[in-house]
Amino acid sequence: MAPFSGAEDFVVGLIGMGDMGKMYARRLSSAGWRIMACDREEKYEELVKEFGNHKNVQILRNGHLVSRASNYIIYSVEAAAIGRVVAQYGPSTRLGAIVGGQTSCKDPEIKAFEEHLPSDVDIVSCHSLHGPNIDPRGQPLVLIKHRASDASFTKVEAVLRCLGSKHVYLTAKEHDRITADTQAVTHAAFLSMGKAWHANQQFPWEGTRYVGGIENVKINLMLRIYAQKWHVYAGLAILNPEAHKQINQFAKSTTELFYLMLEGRRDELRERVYAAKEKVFGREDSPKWEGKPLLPDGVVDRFSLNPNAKGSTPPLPNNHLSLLAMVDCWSALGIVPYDHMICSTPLFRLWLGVTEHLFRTPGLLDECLRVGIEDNTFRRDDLQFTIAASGWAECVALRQFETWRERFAVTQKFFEPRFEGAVEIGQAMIRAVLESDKE
Ligand SMILES: NC(=O)C1=CN([C@@H]2O[C@H](COP(=O)(O)OP(=O)(O)OC[C@H]3O[C@@H](n4cnc5c(N)ncnc54)[C@H](OP(=O)(O)O)[C@@H]3O)[C@@H](O)[C@H]2O)C=CC1
Ligand SMILES: O=C(O)C(=O)Cc1ccc(O)cc1
Repeated sequence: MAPFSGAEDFVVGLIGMGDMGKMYARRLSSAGWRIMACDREEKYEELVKEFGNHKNVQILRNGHLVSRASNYIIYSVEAAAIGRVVAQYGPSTRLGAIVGGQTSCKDPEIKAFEEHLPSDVDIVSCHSLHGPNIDPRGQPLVLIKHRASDASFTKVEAVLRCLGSKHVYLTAKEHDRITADTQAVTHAAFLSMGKAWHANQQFPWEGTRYVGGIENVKINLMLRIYAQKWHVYAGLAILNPEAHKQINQFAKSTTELFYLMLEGRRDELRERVYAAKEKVFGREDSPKWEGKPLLPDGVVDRFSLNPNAKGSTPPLPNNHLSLLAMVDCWSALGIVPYDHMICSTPLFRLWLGVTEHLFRTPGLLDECLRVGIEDNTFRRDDLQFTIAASGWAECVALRQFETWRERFAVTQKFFEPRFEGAVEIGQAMIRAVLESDKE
């Protein structure tokens, strides 16, 4: 049934039928909205086959046809392609239509709309802050009323309400600043872990050094990222003007903390990490974290990729350079991650969850600092992690898409034989954490 009277005449256009475009097509059409969608012309037949039996979905050959026929058009293409694609189809937009985009970074998207859309077209953009395989219900959905009447904005909200997400109202600039914190720098950490393990030719879950809940989160989320399409992560790092500073600071924090560890400067390391802790997490008597931990005790412990890992095996003490560097980075940039929860992805919440766990569990932080100074067990991996973090930062600063892709692809290839099964465990871990959020 149509969501309200008149919905039969209102057409939602989707340009780009990749993972996100398809997810929108399925959910919106199931809620009764009429969809006209396309991808590249060469995928027409394949899409017709896939969506042939979907009520309310009509596949068209290209974005001109979608633009001419639709009242509200959502571009769901690669962030780096948005300028080119909007330049191509934007001028065909139906008179008085509403146009938006789903790209992860709004600066190039809005510039493309301003440059190529006719002036009678309203602009309302959106961004679902989760991957295509996550249930959108309860997840943040950013809405950006960039150039639109109240009526157009209300219409977009009415269409997207069927996703069941939490609507978050931001400007394009606010969106890019916040997602630089929540996404770009978080991904930089996991991308660097993958490169470090790859450089040392290890699948970390197969050894005995990476055991326990924190390590499960590191490993599962690293694999999750490397199992995805490179352009999603490259786009939101390289094209987001707000992200460069943060990725650079993450590399700087990693390098400086690693130097302190290597040089055995115990007091300086402790002072620096505790100062960062206070800035990010507040003082002992007025903490910024909630009474209840973000990540309930034990919830991630069972999601190990190692079938022989026993829940009772105690984790090997680790200096957790990546987590210390994250907090140092937030502190240096004056970021309070809790302020961004309205605009957070599941991945960010998990990352903040393990970080918080490390900093609020009595004794754990001090153990990290001790290991960082005294113990060589993780030195090789930490060295490679530091090199990787700097490598990603340089690549982003120089806007090197091709180098970024190659860096990603070679490590993706290393882990690829292990994706099967592993991605499902990571997915189950995220689901368990999302469930525990609701309790
Ligand atoms: N994946 C995720 O977790 C999320 C992604 N996003 C954002 O959503 C957008 C889409 O991502 P996602 O769906 O994952 O990526 P996909 O690569 O799966 O989908 C993008 C699709 O757009 C197609 N495309 C490119 N040019 C055109 C064109 N001229 N006309 C029609 N279609 C075209 C691509 O074809 P081809 O592959 O041949 O280039 C591809 O099929 C990105 O900007 C991403 O940043 C937002 C939230 C989450
Ligand atoms: O949760 C994450 O950070 C993800 O990796 C999935 C993702 C990727 C791109 C987006 O724009 C939003 C979500």
